[in-house]
Amino acid sequence: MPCPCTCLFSIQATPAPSQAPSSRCSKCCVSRALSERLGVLSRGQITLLGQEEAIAIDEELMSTPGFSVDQLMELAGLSVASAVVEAYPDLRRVLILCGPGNNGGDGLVAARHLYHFGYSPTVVYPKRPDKQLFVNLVTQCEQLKIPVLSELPDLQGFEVALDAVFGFSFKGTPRPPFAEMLKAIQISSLKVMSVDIPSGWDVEKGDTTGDGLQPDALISLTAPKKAAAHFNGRHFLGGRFVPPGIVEKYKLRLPAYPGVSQIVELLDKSEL
Ligand SMILES: NC(=O)C1=CN([C@@H]2O[C@H](COP(=O)(O)OP(=O)(O)OC[C@H]3O[C@@H](n4cnc5c(N)ncnc54)[C@H](OP(=O)(O)O)[C@@H]3O)[C@@H](O)[C@H]2O)[C@H](O)CC1
Ligand SMILES: [K+]
Repeated sequence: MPCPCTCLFSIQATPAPSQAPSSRCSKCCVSRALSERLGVLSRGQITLLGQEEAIAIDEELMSTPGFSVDQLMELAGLSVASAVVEAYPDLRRVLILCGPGNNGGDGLVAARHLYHFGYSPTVVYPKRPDKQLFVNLVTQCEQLKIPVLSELPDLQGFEVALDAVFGFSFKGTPRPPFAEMLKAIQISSLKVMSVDIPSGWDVEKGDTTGDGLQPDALISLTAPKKAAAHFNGRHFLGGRFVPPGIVEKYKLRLPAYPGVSQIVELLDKSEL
């Protein structure tokens, strides 16, 4: 049953035993007024971004409101860590696979936040760019004694894999060494959460080659990408930094974030 306010959530049919039945969803009402003021919310279809549009919004965030990539990545990575905690509160041994671009950077930031949330992250980072941002993120992990490896370790020691290999700039089919890494994770028994897009998926069409990961959960950033329409697991949205000017310009329809949360779970598949 949909919530009677303007959010995009459903009311849970069976409330948890500790919760009183409610006529509204438990998530929307605190943030509703704020979201309406920001223009971030209305009932209906959630926007799914194409590859070019996702890249354009990213560039615009950095030019018009003048965000630095470090700022956006910090918030994106915090959202990712929050989604891991929400989806896997009891599975704390997390292997974080980081690719060569900003998706990998989100993974490095998430590793640091997961450490502070009491998790035991390990990072695999085979192809490390020279850019100072990434060098600093690796140093910050190492200062927390988070292992930063160049190759996949024995997967037996882990419960969750966080896929931060490829994001919205991925094209083609995965090349080495990432192709092998993705296959190893896919055949493992680990729970898998993907950051922004399941790695190996076409950003718009989904897993067209069959070489992509099949994650259990996805955390989209800023807005879900078109490929997310083909995803059936738990789906979160993060990246709570989109200002109203960009919402208006790109006619984005996004759900409200509850309270002060960095993430919102997209419960209703039919909205995608
Ligand atoms: N606005 C936001 O929501 C923000 C999102 N963020 C995150 O950034 C990624 C997008 O980051 P970007 O650096 O543009 O791209 P990717 O991380 O997807 O990766 C680019 C690298 O991947 C290599 N690549 C591409 N295709 C392949 C392939 N088939 N096999 C192997 N490697 C591949 C590519 O190498 P090239 O040699 O092809 O150039 C790049 O090195 C977004 O998804 C979010 O997760 C930001 O954190 C902040 C704001
Ligand atoms: K990914």
